[in-house]
Amino acid sequence: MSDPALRLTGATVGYGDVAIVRDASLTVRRGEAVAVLGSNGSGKTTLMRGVLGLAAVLGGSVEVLGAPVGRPREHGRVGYVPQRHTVSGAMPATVREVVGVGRLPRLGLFGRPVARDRAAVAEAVDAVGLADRLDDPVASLSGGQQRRVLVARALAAEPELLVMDEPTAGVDAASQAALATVLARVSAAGTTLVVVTHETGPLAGVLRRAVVVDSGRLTYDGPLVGAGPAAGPDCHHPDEATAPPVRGYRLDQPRPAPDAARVRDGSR
Ligand SMILES: Nc1ncnc2c1ncn2[C@@H]1O[C@H](COP(=O)(O)OP(=O)(O)OP(=O)(O)O)[C@@H](O)[C@H]1O
Repeated sequence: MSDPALRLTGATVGYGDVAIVRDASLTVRRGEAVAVLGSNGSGKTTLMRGVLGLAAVLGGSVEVLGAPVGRPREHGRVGYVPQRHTVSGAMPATVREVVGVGRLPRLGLFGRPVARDRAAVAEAVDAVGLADRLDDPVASLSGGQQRRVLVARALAAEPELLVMDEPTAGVDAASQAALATVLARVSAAGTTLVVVTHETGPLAGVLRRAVVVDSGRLTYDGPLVGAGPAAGPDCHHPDEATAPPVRGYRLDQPRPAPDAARVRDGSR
């Protein structure tokens, strides 16, 4: 069996020597599509940054695609769409050029793009519905379209694991729908998706599993069923007493994260 896409074992992640996420254990198999949920400041981004080698792993271990964190990304195997980013307005680059940057880790001998690389860039732009804007300056696109460019930039490397932080936040309905279609296609092709979000509604049908982060602890790991405010109350949680309500999603048949189990046992 192949290595999981992600394996965190008792991982503590933070900045400097300050721990933000503590004792997180989580395995994401290849091809899974996982939502990372939780309230503001709970540690979702920090958890993802730990997975990407951008925050310090202060304890335990983090393995990505079978290797200690930090290694696979160099080869374009892990894609990342960071939070709240649009492309700098001062950047004179075209859509093709920005997305082309995402392909750089995959370039072969002498770092020169070949036909396959150019095709991968065009396919990624097409996938996010911006084929007709390929040679437009990115600065001329809307904020939502710019976020789609950043998704395309991540897709251009044909990553095995795609980590996205709030990809639908502040994005118009048309861009959200386009993004959901892209992610469904990418997921069906076998790419592992880990998506930090406050709202699973736009990505309903793509994300099947939820992990909840609460005050730096993983407090839920289980199915994500249905989505959007119409799906029911804020949150059906395995442990309502310790879990924050997070609007707009519904969790069923919970399988508490190991950490949550310890909270209930009183072993901590
Ligand atoms: N670079 C940093 N250095 C030190 N502390 C940080 C840094 N980035 C975030 N933090 C702290 O880590 C905690 C968790 O932040 P994080 O961004 O991981 O939360 P989040 O769950 O992603 O929040 P949101 O939903 O608002 O994006 C916060 O208290 C924040 O102040």
